[in-house]
This record gives sequence, structure tokens and C-alpha cells, in this order.
Amino acid sequence: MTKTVLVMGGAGYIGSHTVKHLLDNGYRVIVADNLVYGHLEAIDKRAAFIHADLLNSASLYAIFNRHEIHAVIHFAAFAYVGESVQDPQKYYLNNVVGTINLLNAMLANNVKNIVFSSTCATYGEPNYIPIDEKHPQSPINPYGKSKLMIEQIFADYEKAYGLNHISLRYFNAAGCSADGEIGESHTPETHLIPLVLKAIKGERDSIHVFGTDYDTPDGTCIRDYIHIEDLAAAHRLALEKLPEYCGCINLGTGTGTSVKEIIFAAEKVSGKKCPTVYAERRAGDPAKLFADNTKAKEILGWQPHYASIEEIITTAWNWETNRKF
Ligand SMILES: NC(=O)c1ccc[n+]([C@@H]2O[C@H](COP(=O)([O-])OP(=O)(O)OC[C@H]3O[C@@H](n4cnc5c(N)ncnc54)[C@H](O)[C@@H]3O)[C@@H](O)[C@H]2O)c1
Ligand SMILES: O=c1ccn([C@@H]2O[C@H](COP(=O)(O)OP(=O)(O)O[C@H]3O[C@H](CO)[C@H](O)[C@H](O)[C@H]3O)[C@@H](O)[C@H]2O)c(=O)[nH]1
Repeated sequence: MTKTVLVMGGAGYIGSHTVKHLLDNGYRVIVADNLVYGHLEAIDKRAAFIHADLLNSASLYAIFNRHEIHAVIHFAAFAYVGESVQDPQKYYLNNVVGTINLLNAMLANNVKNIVFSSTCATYGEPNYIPIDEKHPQSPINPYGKSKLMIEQIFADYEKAYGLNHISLRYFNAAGCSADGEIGESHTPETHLIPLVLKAIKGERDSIHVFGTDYDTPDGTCIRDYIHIEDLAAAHRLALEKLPEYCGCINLGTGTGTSVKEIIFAAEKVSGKKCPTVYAERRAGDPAKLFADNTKAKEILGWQPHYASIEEIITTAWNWETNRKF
């Protein structure tokens, strides 16, 4: 029987790519989103769309009352680290209270399967790298704390109510759909790769490299950039692993790339120079973050297909030069 998956936040960047992947793999999909950041154009035409808000419980109950939902994939959240420090209330309300509302509506309708967008930001400043799931979690900003709180709520709900949950701790989501139909479109945009490409296109004056004196080979920060389609596939695999496995899984390639290496790769892909300004460090940036992805491989049978940063940036460049929204 075809299973129906509710994708909360499915009009956003990672959600919309996962919706497409689920539909391509035989799932029926309902997208729920309040469109504060998402785009209607990003939602695959094969999916149903419901305008709903995590903070409006009635809108959530209505979905579960009217539809037979097998599982929820929950992307809906605010995700600007700096803003979370300035206005933590906004983050705890939307991300934590909103998720509790979603869980209430699910459990009231006997829906017990959830896959959740967590983040490497729950680890905070790393004690060692690559980071595995046993690494202590000590987030350094309200955004990361809000995601850790949800992971902890899941563990309690599993014991008390039989919730089946997998929290996927993403490293840096990057790139766009290979067919160029959907891509990354955040407003404001804060992520490195789209900003570098916008500087190359002349849509911004330059890219500011935040810090050149880190303890890394070229002095700039190292991150683990994972292609959005590899991320999308992992969500389907996680869904298929419930209820056999519950817990947390890192999603990264296991390879670190520095800010300078991103800029060089983007220049190579586009064939153009990136106007670059070397600037001060950004507060709260660890020098190096990359994943130990052994657990994703072992438990989900997952394998990233995009092997190089050039391949990832090529998909992002195709999108930036032919954006649909
Ligand atoms: N982009 C990354 O690199 C990254 C890394 C780690 C974790 N994450 C997490 O992954 C998830 C998706 O990230 P993204 O980059 O696709 O973000 P996004 O902003 O593009 O997508 C989030 C979607 O959720 C919706 N939304 C927000 N609050 C809502 C509410 N109260 N009710 C209904 N819908 C609501 C937005 O309209 C948007 O469509 C987030 O939870 C984020 O914290 C992202
Ligand atoms: O204009 C910029 C933007 C970023 N960077 C650098 O590029 C790297 C990547 O920065 P991003 O902002 O693209 O990504 P982050 O690693 O800060 O953020 C990731 O981790 C966060 C938690 O730490 C959130 O989960 C977020 O959604 C996710 O993309 C960092 O070293 C950052 O200092 C620059 O040098 N210049």
C-alpha cells in the first residue's frame, strides 16, 4: 500500500528536495508549511499542500484528522544562529513549543513515526573530530539548544508514549537538485556557498571570509558540505528504518573543506573570479567540523553519491544562474 508522509516545512530548502525524492520513490506526500520562509514554487506538483503553522494546534490536528498519515518528516524551524542569540524566545517558541504541538497532534491520532532535522550545532565546540554521535552535546547558541531539547523530548516520548523517532544531525547542507528545478533560496541568505556564487555573479560586492587565523592548513574554517540529494535520500532511508531503530544519526560526507577551498572550487566551476575580502572571525564558529558518518552507513545503509565539492558546487551554480524562485 502507498504510504502517506507528512512533510512539515516541505516548502523550504531541504524539505522541498526531500519531497521530490519521496515522490520519486513511490510515497504519497502532504506538505504542510506556513510559508514564512518557504516557497510555494518549491513544492513538487505531485504533492498536496496544506497551509499550516506549528503554533496553530488546530491546523495540525485538522491534518491528522483528515488524512491517514504513516509518518512525519519534520523540517519546520527557524535556523538563523545569530538571530537565535538576539531573540531566543522566537526560537524556543517556534522550534520547541511548535514541535511539542506537532507531537501532541500526532499522538492524539496514533501517528508514532517521526524523522527530525537536527544539527551538528547540538555538539557545540568539538572536543575531537571527526564528530561521532557519542560526542558530548553542548550547544553554544539557542538554535542548537532548541534542537537538542527536541532530541531529549523524543527520548522521553519514546519511553512514555511509544514514539518512534530518528533525529538526523546534518552538517552543512549544500547544492541543488540535479535537474535544476529547485534549489536553495533563503532570504536572508547566510550560507557560504550561495553567497560565494552571488559574489561571482556580481549580485553582491564580495564574499567576506570570516577569519584567516584558525588552526587549519590555510587558516580558514573547515566544514562538511553534504549534497542536498544525498541528504534527501537519507530521510527516506530513516523513514524505512522506523520503528526498528530509534535515535540520532549524523549526516555528513566525512570530508572537511575550508572556506578558501570553497571559493577556489566555485571559481573553477564558474570560470570566474570571486571578489574576496579577508575579514574578522564570526563569533561562535568552531575551526573544524566534520562528521564521522559510520552510523549512517551501518544503520541506514546510506552512502553519499556526490563525491567532490566541485560536483556539489556545479549543481548550486546551475541553480544560481537559472533560478526559478
Ligand atoms: N540548511 C542547513 O545547512 C541545515 C543544517 C542543519 C540543520 N538544518 C535544519 O534543517 C531544517 C530545514 O532547513 P532549511 O535550510 O531547509 O530551512 P528553510 O527555512 O528553507 O525551511 C524551513 C521551512 O519551515 C517552514 N516553517 C518555519 N516555521 C514554521 C512554522 N511555525 N509552521 C510551519 N512551517 C514553518 C518555513 O516556511 C520553511 O519552508 C531546519 O529545521 C534546520 O534547522 C539545516
Ligand atoms: O559570508 C560568509 C558566510 C560563511 N562563512 C564561513 O563559511 C563557513 C560555513 O558557514 P555557513 O554559515 O554556511 O554554515 P555554518 O557552518 O555556520 O552553519 C551550519 O551549521 C549551523 C549550526 O552551527 C546551522 O545548522 C546552519 O543551518 C548550517 O548551515 C563558516 O566557517 C563561516 O564562518 C564565511 O566565511 N563568510
